[in-house]
Amino acid sequence: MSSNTTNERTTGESTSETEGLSDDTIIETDISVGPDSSRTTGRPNTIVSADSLDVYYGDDRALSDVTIEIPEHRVTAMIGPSGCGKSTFLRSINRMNDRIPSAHVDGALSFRGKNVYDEDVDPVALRRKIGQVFQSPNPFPKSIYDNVAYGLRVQGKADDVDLDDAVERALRGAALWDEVKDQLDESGLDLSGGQQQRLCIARAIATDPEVILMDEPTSALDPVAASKIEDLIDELVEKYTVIIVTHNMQQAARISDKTAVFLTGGELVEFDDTARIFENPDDDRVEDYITGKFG
Ligand SMILES: Nc1ncnc2c1ncn2[C@@H]1O[C@H](COP(=O)(O)OP(=O)(O)OP(=O)(O)O)[C@@H](O)[C@H]1O
Repeated sequence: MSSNTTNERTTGESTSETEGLSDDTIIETDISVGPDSSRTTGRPNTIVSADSLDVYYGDDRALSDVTIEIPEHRVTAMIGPSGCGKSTFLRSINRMNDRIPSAHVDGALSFRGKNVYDEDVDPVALRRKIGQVFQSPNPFPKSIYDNVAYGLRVQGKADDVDLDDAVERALRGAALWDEVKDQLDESGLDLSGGQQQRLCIARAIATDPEVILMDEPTSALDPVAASKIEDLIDELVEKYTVIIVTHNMQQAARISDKTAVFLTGGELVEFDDTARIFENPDDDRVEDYITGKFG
C-alpha cells in the first residue's frame, strides 16, 4: 500500500500515553445495554486514534474523514450496514490493508500517539502490539500447544521464556486451559468451533499484545459458544483493549463500552458510550439503523 499521510496531528495524546514505548513498540431496541463491570468509571487514555482518515481502494473511497479516539482497556464496537467500511477501519489499525495493493491511506491513524503509517514504523512490530482474531476460527494444522507457542517461536522468544508456562497462561487467559490441559499435543483442528476460536484468542494473546482486533469473532459460532466468547471479551479488557466489528447489535449493546456507527460511504456518523448510542442517539440515521429500519 502506498501510505500518503497528509495529516500528522495526533489526537488525545498526552505525555503519559507516549511514555514507556519500547524500541519494538512501533518505531428496535429492547436491547439491554452495557457490560456489567466497574470500568465505566474514570477517564481512560486514548490508545488508538484516527484523525481525518480516508481509505481508498483504487479511486473508491471506503472510509471518509474518520476521526475517533478509542480508549484503552475498553471494548469498542464498530457497527453499521454491510460495506460501510468497518473491516477496512479494523485492518487500517494494524496495517493489514498493506496487503491489498490498491489500498491507499490519507490522514492519520495513531497507536499511542504515533502515526502507524509513518515511514519508520515496522508493520510486523506493529502487529505484535495489535493482534487480530478473524471471523472464522483459523487454527494452524498443528497441536494445541504449538498453535499457542507459534508466535513466541516466530519472534525468537521461545528460548527467553518458559514456553510451557507461557502456553498455559495464554490458554488460561482465553478460558480454554481447563478444557484442553490434558490434550495439548492433539490437533487444534479437532476442537469444536468455539474452542478453536478461543484457541485463536490464546494464540493472539500469547505474544502479549496491547490491542486485540476482532472481526465478527462469533458469527460462525452457535449461541453457547458465542456467549463464552462474549464472557471472555469482558475479561480480556482488564489486560487488553478490544476493538470488535459486529453485525449483532444485541452483542454490541451487551459487551461494548463504546460504539462507533459507520454508515454507507464510510462515514463515522456517531461515536459515544454504548448506552447513549442505543438509548438516545443524536443522529436520526443511527436510530433508524439500530431499530432495523435499514441495513
Ligand atoms: N480488497 C478490496 N478491494 C477493493 N474494494 C474493497 C476491498 N475490501 C473492501 N472493499 C470495498 O470497501 C468498502 C468497505 O468494505 P468493508 O469490507 O470494509 O465494509 P464492512 O462494513 O466491513 O462490510 P461487511 O459488514 O459486509 O463485512 C466496500 O465498498 C467494499 O466493496
